[in-house]
Amino acid sequence: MSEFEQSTADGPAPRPSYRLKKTVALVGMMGAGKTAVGRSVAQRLGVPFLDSDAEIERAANLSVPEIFARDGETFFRKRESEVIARLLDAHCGILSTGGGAFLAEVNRRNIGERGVSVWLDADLDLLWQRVRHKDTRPLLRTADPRGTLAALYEARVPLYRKADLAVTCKQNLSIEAMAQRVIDTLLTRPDVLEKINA
Ligand SMILES: Nc1ncnc2c1ncn2[C@@H]1O[C@H](COP(=O)(O)OP(=O)(O)O)[C@@H](O)[C@H]1O
Ligand SMILES: O=C(O)C1=C[C@@H](OP(=O)(O)O)[C@@H](O)[C@H](O)C1
Ligand SMILES: [Mg+2]
Repeated sequence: MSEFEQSTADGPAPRPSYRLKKTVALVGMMGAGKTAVGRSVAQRLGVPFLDSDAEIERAANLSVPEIFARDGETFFRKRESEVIARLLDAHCGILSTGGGAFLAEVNRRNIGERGVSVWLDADLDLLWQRVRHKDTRPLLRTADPRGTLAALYEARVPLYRKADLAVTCKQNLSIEAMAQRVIDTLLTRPDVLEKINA
């Protein structure tokens, strides 16, 4: 991991700590593991972790489903773009975005200018397995949530492909193993590392 700039902070550290000069944004479908894997990547590297949904919820003092119900998706997307722009300026570390964030051109441009994007690429069956029992994704509150997820998947994959890197999620890979895969993938790309450290 020598390509990441090692922190010079004094004192004993439980694990190596790296200083990123930009943000690594995880993108991809709901259920891909952006929040869980992002947190683990950040822990492994000893860098800050933020999740755009959590930041939106904190600022509104409401959950994502509550924001959708009260103010609608358009309002949520506006907040999401603002939060992502703000975090890209203020935060050097790992940023897990919500599944719809990378669809907006302004978010892709901001992430591209001020960070790098990593697509967690999971197939539809795996995504469905992960989200089917949870009621936290308002877009899936439809008569046919599996069909809705499939339609979102079809529409979104071409946009996720625009990410700087893609890491394939596999059924049998734990959160920890996925996090290591993300780090290993970053390490194989000097051009991306250069961008993070510039
Ligand atoms: N590699 C994995 N192995 C097992 N469970 C996972 C894995 N990645 C994510 N999960 C679980 O799947 C669910 C969705 O993950 P989450 O991180 O919330 O995805 P996202 O933020 O992309 O919507 C959570 O319950 C999480 O703990
Ligand atoms: O796919 C989407 O449009 C959304 C995904 C959710 O985040 P996760 O991808 O972290 O579940 C959250 O931002 C919101 O429910 C909308
Ligand atoms: Mg998430």
